[in-house]
Amino acid sequence: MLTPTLILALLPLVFLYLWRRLRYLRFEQYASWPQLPPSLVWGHMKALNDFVNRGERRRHVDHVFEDVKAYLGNPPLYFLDLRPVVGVLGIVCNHEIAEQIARSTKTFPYSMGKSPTMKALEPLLGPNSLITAEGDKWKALRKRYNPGFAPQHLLTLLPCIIDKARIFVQCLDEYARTGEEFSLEDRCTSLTLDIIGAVTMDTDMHAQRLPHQQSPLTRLYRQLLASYSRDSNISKFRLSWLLVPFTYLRRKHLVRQIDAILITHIKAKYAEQQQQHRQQQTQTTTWDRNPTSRSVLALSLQETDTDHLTPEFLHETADQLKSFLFAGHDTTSILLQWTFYELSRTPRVLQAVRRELDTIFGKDTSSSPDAVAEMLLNSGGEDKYLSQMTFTAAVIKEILRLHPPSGSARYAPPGTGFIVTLPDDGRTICLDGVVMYNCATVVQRDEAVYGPTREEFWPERWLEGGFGSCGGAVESGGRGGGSASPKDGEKLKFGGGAEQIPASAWRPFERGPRNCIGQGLVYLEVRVILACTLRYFDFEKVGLGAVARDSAGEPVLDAERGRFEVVEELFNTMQVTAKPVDGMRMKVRFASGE
Ligand code: HEM
Repeated sequence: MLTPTLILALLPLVFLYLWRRLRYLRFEQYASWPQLPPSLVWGHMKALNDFVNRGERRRHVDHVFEDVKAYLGNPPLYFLDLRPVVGVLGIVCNHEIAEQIARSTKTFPYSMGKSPTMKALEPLLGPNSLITAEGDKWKALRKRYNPGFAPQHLLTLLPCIIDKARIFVQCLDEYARTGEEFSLEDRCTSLTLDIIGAVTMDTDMHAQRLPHQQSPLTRLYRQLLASYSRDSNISKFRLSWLLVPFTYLRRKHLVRQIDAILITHIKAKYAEQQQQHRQQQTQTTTWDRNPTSRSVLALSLQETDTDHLTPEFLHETADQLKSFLFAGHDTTSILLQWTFYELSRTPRVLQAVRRELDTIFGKDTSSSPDAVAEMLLNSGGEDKYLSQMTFTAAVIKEILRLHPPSGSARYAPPGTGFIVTLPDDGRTICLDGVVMYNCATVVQRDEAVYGPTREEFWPERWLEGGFGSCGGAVESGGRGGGSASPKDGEKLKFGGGAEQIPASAWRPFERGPRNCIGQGLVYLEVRVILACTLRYFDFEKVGLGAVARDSAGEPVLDAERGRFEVVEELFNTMQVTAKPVDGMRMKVRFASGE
């Protein structure tokens, strides 16, 4: 038995050990990484909080990371010690390092694993999600769903996308008639939810209807999403802790109800499929196991060999449906919102897009979204119109560069030996045990790649000589928008064209084996929606980000940048993804057609 005297004698030794251990963790363990000055007690938590306080507290943490990067002299990556609250983080600011993390390696053939911090999203995605799965399980899931996103198959979704886009246009029509202010986030999110519901599980979410007419799934799902808006904002860091138990229980309750609806839906689709099977057996001898629907649900059901659905299958499939619902609606909605906003601020680009649409669809369709929709519908299963929208595609690409909805957090466990080479001096760094954040916002605004226009909305940068060079779905070559492209002098001022931008410096969909499966769908739906709306409506931001006006009420144009000045800059906040802080308050008018 240790006597009290002995314990007292040992205490200083214990303290000495703990103090030395803490010193090692704070000051020595990651000493070779660029970092803010660490504190023995706080690590980098206090220093990071000081950066948060230097600007608008509601801004997305990516912008805080950008400020830290500038303060540290623009290193390619830096270290943040947020132990014990978050852990140790590596913020990746350079595309060459981001690429080393996201690509396939000998140790990680499907690229470095996802970060344990993704666990926070489990209520939204479920424990079996394709988004968080690893190894062979992930490989099998990705193989299962790839056919649903093959380019030729995506074109078969055109009628459905157009159908939903028409409802969107009707809503905007109503707002243009009444002059009422509205949340564009609400409209775009409802539209993309409708589309992803149809694509994922062949169902109509009725998300664009009035709340009481929406499907129960839509209403519950929205409540689940709303529960994240309360606690993921860094500015509400303190008080939100008090709500954690309540939020946790509420989410659990919502998830149970959502799962129950999804499982009923899966069973109904299965019964429908079995019925078709029986009918086909009476007519022919072979069962068509390759039905035309390639929704996530249909592709999942193709995997079942048994004559009943096991509970494991039902839960796993419900998780995939939730994952696709989440990944496929919010991100695309954010892309649409920023596109409408940036175009409303930048008349030179808006005019160029409208000219391109006039050329492709005919000037006579400029005041008729229906006529455009009909042309797209009758294009014979080819994207003969959409593939010509090269300048519009450059606009989409530029919006995704400036306002990427998400980044990618990865992790190599201690002892893996995951080494990256720093691009500036060829030094190597071991990343084991550090959560690596490939921060698309920072990487895609790197001055070393994008020059002095890194913060500018300048879609023309993607025009020069070949869209294919930067990956993604914008692969058709050629120039669009004619007069929107800069003259030679301007090219110098605004940096070079697409051929000077390394492919890995544009990564809104991440790259490597775990890149976004839905990027082809994104380009398809966004081009359809823009084709049906951009010549028909003029958008006007209200509140934050509104255009500045002179004493005569005319918008003030910054002639050098070709865009309107604003009273106060609009910014993204964090609500799981990065989205405009105010729900994108807008007014809309019918375009004058000039
Ligand atoms: C503008 C729209 C979109 C953006 C910016 C985007 C971005 C991303 C990013 C960055 C990742 C990698 C995430 C990570 O590494 O943790 C990802 C993965 C994924 N995305 Fe998207 N996404 C978009 C739209 C979509 C759509 C429409 C769908 C579904 C139809 C979708 C489904 C997925 C799935 C299932 C994954 C996981 C893929 C895997 O791990 O194999 N996304 N997305």
